[in-house]
Amino acid sequence: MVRLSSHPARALRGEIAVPGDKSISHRSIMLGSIARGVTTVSGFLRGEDNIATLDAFRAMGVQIHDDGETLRIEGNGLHGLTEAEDVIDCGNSGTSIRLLTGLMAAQRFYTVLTGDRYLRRRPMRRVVEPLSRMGACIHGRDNGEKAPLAIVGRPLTGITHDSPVASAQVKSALMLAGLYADGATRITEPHLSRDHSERMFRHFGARLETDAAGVTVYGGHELDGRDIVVPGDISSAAFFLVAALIVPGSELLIRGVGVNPTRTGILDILAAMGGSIELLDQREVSGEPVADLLVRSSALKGIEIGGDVVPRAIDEFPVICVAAALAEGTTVIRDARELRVKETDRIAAMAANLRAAGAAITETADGMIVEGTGRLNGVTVESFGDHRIAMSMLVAGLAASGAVTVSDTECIATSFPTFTTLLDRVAVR
Ligand SMILES: O=C(O)C1=C[C@@H](OP(=O)(O)O)[C@@H](O)[C@H](O)C1
Ligand SMILES: C=C(OP(=O)(O)O)C(=O)O
Repeated sequence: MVRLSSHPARALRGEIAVPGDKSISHRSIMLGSIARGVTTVSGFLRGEDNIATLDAFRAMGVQIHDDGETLRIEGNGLHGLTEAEDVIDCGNSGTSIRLLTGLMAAQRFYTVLTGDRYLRRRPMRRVVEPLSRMGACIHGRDNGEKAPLAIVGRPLTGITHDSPVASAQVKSALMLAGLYADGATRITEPHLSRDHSERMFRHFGARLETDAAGVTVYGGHELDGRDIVVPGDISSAAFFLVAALIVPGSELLIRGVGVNPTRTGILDILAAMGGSIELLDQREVSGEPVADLLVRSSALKGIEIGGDVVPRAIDEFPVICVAAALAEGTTVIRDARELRVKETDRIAAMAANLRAAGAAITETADGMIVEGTGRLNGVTVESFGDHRIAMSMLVAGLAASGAVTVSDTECIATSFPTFTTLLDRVAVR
């Protein structure tokens, strides 16, 4: 149970590059493994979640070499994975287990997928149910709702799935199954979730069509290995964006951040709150838009957040809550019920932690109301085993009137192992 304390900072100054995007890193391993020929990946995020995905494919017979810089994946082709000898442990990673469930459902072998105690509480029926309609055979605890999931691979048939939630994990699980299915697999969602799968499928030569309502994948076609450069993770950059905004006198340049429009809800939200963030040197890398972000401390004000910006900022809400507590005026977050089924219930966790630090917060079923007062107190809080809660509260400590201590911070390594090193580098004490 490693405790970390974050002390009030005088400013954040300098330049950093955040590690690679977690979503793109997962997908690079998955598609590289089932493509023909070699895929190279540079900028791969070596966080615990992505290592779980990497280990899963090694266990299924894929040669993946890591020279510390670049990964080299010797793709086995669409039908070249082999049965793992043991249960596959996805650790804390919802992306690993849900995407793998889709992919494993279509193999010619048996797979058991599990995870840590947080992952085993998260809902899986959202992928199990549509995959079952495609012909998959998947059993799990609580009538298929919870891991461990036991999957007997079978031939699948394409379906249309109108997902009731905007979820890139649901969409991507079905897209992966759709690569193997007979005919077309179509997925629609209420709002567009992150489209990294669509972009990377195209990059690998998959047959797919996208339109305003969703995506259609055509099965039975091989993919070809590619070179991938993973951009910096905007979800990791978000902690530094908020930190620099809330600590007066800050100016920080974050280089090489992925600014895919399905991920930039955080930029729109912080701009609406009055935050100064400039996008510099916008470019495209491996089919993904990238920019350098220049952020300067700003007086923030409360706003209303809901609708289609929510899936575009879904992982950033814990740190958005910190910005809201330190803003002047009321922030209303709605349409964010999905936050209740992440690594922990992120609405309840942030409400409890920020209240303990003196904030006035009312929880709602699908969000919260934060009465911003412009100040927070020092406090000791829990991470609830959730990396984004831990990092958000450490960011709060930079602008609070006293130190914020967070217990159980090992979870930070799931997505951002170098978080504290980077923070120490730019925080002026
Ligand atoms: O597909 C992905 O890579 C992800 C999708 C999102 O989850 P949902 O699909 O459950 O919204 C997000 O919260 C997660 O961190 C990564
Ligand atoms: C929700 C997250 O990840 P996952 O669903 O992959 O566990 C996250 O990283 O905030």
